[in-house]
Amino acid sequence: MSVHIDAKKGDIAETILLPGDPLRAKWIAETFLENPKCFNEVRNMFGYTGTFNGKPISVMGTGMGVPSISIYANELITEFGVKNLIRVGSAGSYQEHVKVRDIVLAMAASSDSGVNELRFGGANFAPTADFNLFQKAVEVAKIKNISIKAGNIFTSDEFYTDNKEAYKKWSKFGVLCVEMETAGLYTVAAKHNVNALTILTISDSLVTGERTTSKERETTFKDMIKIALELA
Ligand SMILES: O=P(O)(O)O[C@H]1O[C@H](CO)[C@@H](O)[C@H]1O
Ligand SMILES: O=c1cc[nH]c(=O)[nH]1
Repeated sequence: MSVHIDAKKGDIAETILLPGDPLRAKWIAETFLENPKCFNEVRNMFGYTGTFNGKPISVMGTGMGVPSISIYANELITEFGVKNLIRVGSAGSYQEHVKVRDIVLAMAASSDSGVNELRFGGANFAPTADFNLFQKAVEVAKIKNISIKAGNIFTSDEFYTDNKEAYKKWSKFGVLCVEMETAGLYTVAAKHNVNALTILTISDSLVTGERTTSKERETTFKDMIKIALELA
């Protein structure tokens, strides 16, 4: 067991799906996996391993924000040998053409998070998706006839911002949407030479003000899960 994950070596598959919400992890396990077994309840950050089409796969919540996902990603990689970390998250749209319930593959993550500034002493590191996972996700989406968008996203330390117009600075540079973990995940994966990809479903729009409920965010974003499950 590690500090935050109460599992034994071998309990966690090499490929793991990582929603921020532990209840979305439970829903994914119960809805999509065969024989899901719970391997973690520490801090109610539920984690499960089962199979999908006969292949072992795990799913676990990460909590919200770069510090939280960085803790779990570190332990999953260094203590449990996880090789493919696939975030399945919700995000707020920064663009008119990115609509609620659209799916976005995060090619790269710009960020205001202080973590990488600390790590790289003020220089800029560009956290990027693993190319093979990205390419495979594009292929799977095509086969399943699921429409996707892909590009730069924004990882923020803030959910509630003081300046409601600040997002426009990023949308002008083509950034598609905002969430709170990917820059951290891609950086930790790069440090340990493993693979990471973020797949997002747009849960709300900063452009139109439209938004989904917390229950919808927990249990209805199925298409991104269908893509992620094929990446094992
Ligand atoms: O739905 P999840 O995966 O938690 O992702 C998004 O939702 C949370 C904010 O509501 C943040 O964690 C953000 O990144
Ligand atoms: O981090 C997030 C997630 C969804 N919507 C937002 O505005 N921010």
